[in-house]
Amino acid sequence: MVETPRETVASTTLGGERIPTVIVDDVHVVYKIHGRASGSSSPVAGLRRMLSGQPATQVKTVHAIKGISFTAYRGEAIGLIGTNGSGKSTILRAVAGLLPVQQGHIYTLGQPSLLGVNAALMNTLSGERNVALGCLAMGMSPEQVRQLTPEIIEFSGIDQRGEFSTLPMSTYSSGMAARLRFSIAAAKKHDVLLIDEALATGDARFRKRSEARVKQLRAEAGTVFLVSHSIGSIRDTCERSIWLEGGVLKMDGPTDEVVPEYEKFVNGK
Ligand SMILES: Nc1ncnc2c1ncn2[C@@H]1O[C@H](COP(=O)(O)OP(=O)(O)OP(=O)(O)O)[C@@H](O)[C@H]1O
Repeated sequence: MVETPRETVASTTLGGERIPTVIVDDVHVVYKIHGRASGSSSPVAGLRRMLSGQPATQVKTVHAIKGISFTAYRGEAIGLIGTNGSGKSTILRAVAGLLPVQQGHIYTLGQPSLLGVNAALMNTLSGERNVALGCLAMGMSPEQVRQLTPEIIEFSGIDQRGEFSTLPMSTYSSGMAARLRFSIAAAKKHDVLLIDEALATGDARFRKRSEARVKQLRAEAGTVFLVSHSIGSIRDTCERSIWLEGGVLKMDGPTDEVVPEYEKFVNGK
């Protein structure tokens, strides 16, 4: 895949000790949903509410992450698994710094990159222009961008059925857009790369290429988090897995041990 101007391969240990890249310490994340207070929406009812001191809006809360702790180390690829709504995407967004934590702390070495979000793609611009924008946003020089653009486009495979790289991204299927986002983000070495379901998009051939790229990123001593419902992808890519259920950490350990327990849970055994 894309060969970036990479620094020399960083070591995964320092003085014999593993290097922590992400520390999640008793983290709670609570979503607040603002909605209109129940009751009539008529002006008279509104006036009555005002006079009686009742608020016009109500805040509902969802306690999505309930006291999760773990440490990730350099060189690890960690799968995040759990049933729908268990909190996988939420913890990933919190680690990326995109969601505030209600309680607890998250410490990271370097700036974690959540795949797709950091690339800041624009629908009205062509794939090529978006590659340039994404790469510049990740800190590459214009010269590096020029060098890497053809390789990123080729890796994404968006030109397999026509010259899509010259067309606006609004003409892409969601799978094509996801592949381009993955290709841009994966062109750079990241200290901490967070991938949410990205490998599940695209065809089998692209999935294979992207899995190989995740392995390469890990070998380059970054830390990779992968959220996926595809247990196959998790098994192939991650040697460690964290299983969340109802916002709580159920199990954290080698994928070979965590996945069978998760499968038993899902299959109701
Ligand atoms: N923007 C939001 N506002 C309010 N609640 C939210 C929001 N996003 C997620 N939630 C709630 O937080 C909880 C965790 O959701 P999250 O998306 O992190 O789960 P997930 O494990 O990634 O789910 P899935 O596997 O379905 O993608 C769920 O109860 C969900 O309804």
